[in-house]
Amino acid sequence: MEESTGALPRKDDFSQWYNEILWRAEIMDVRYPVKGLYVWYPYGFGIRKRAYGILRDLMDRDHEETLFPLLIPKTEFMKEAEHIKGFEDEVYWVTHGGTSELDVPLALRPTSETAIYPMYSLWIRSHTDLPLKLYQIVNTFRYETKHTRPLIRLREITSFKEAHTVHATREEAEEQVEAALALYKEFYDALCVPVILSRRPSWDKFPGADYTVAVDTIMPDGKTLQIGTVHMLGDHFSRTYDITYEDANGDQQYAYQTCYGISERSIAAVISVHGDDKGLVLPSAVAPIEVVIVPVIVGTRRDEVLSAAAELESELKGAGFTVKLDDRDMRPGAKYYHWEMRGVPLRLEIGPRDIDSNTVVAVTRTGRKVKLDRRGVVEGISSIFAEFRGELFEAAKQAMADRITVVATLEEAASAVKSGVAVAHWCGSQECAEKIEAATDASILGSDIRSDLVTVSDGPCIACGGKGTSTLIARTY
Ligand SMILES: Nc1ncnc2c1ncn2[C@@H]1O[C@H](COS(=O)(=O)NC(=O)[C@@H](N)CS)[C@@H](O)[C@H]1O
Ligand SMILES: [Zn+2]
Repeated sequence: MEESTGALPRKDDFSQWYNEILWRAEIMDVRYPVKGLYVWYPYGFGIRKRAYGILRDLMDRDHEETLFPLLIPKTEFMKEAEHIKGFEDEVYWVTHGGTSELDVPLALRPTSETAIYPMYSLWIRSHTDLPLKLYQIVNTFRYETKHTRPLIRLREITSFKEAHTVHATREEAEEQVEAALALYKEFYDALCVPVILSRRPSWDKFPGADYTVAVDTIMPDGKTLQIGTVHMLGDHFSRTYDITYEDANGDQQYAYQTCYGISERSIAAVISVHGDDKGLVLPSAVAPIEVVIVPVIVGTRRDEVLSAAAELESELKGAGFTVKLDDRDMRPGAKYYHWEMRGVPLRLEIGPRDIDSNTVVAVTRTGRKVKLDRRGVVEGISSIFAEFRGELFEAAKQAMADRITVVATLEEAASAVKSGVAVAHWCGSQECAEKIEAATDASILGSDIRSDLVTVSDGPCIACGGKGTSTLIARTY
């Protein structure tokens, strides 16, 4: 790829910074000739690959991975009325096979309930088939009319992890909602991305669901990004798609379901939350290159330094790290710039003095410098990575806490949402929601808040004074 030159915009010019980092750090190429469709550069795909490897490990604890077809017959798609209403403006349709018109138009899946549930109806016969917990990681298609944005709002969602579970009772489905939220929390902890959980207002729930609990993070510009959702489907879809089972008494029962999804917004969150003015900052868990070795070549001992560097590289590779030895013929400073832009968490410098003193200089992406004993270099790096993780997560949590303001009036809410999220008491009425959204030019994001950065309470609704509970108000992506 063309080497980026010139300075990256400052991170506090977030929109510009985000657009530029995507090509300078070789994440996604936005030049593909279809609006809302983008191309992964290999490096960016490496981040996605490692992040989704973590997600798969978490899902595979008690789900099974599978794969359903992309194309959904209109007859199946149109069965769930609320679901259609929610998606009819977003569905892409395939109407021809070659030159002949299809007798039944086929939807490109915007999400896969209407592909999966007719099959669940065939598969599920008895309570012994339950619980059924499957997921797939696929591309989905949504004809988004709002401003499309790489990794944030795509028309082809390339990394859509969707789980679809079936249970004998409502209680078990409710437990699954909690288990899914805990899994998402664990996933984002691994990415050092702090999150706030909240129940979406009824008009923002997933089409066809009883309720939706969302996972949001706060982006550097103060707007929130929904980076995961868990939906309690109740028995709506099982009644529509006839997903029934014979219970222990031999009676037919409708099943209860949940579904929950994460997309490449998870990668947008890692990039946005941790990045700085020099580029990406990647936690080692998702870094395609964890360690870059830069030999410090001075004078006559060039060969000795290069062979010491090569030895170090093979030892670290043998220890399971992803390592890059940068022995290109260029100034060390240019190398530092190149790898800092790509967010490589750790740089090792090795030169003649280090060889003589049997040490290696370790410099973390955030600038902490440590002299490591050459012999214990593997343990040294592992402990640096553990500290680095903590450092990133603490900084991200502090940045989020700084953007959350508890407010008691509409005016305070209106100013708080300019730079972040307001926490205010809302009575739950749509009428007050409209007043609050008009007064703040922001959205009711959710109530039943769960976050170690927010203390929830009851109190007078900031719009009507009636009994209210803590609710998030924010500008959103
Ligand atoms: N156009 C889009 N581009 C990128 N990510 C998206 C887009 N639309 C939704 N997402 C992400 O995908 C997640 C799941 O989408 S969803 O509509 O909320 N839920 C579902 O589709 C359910 N079937 C759960 S799998 C959202 O929380 C959001 O993080
Ligand atoms: Zn009210």
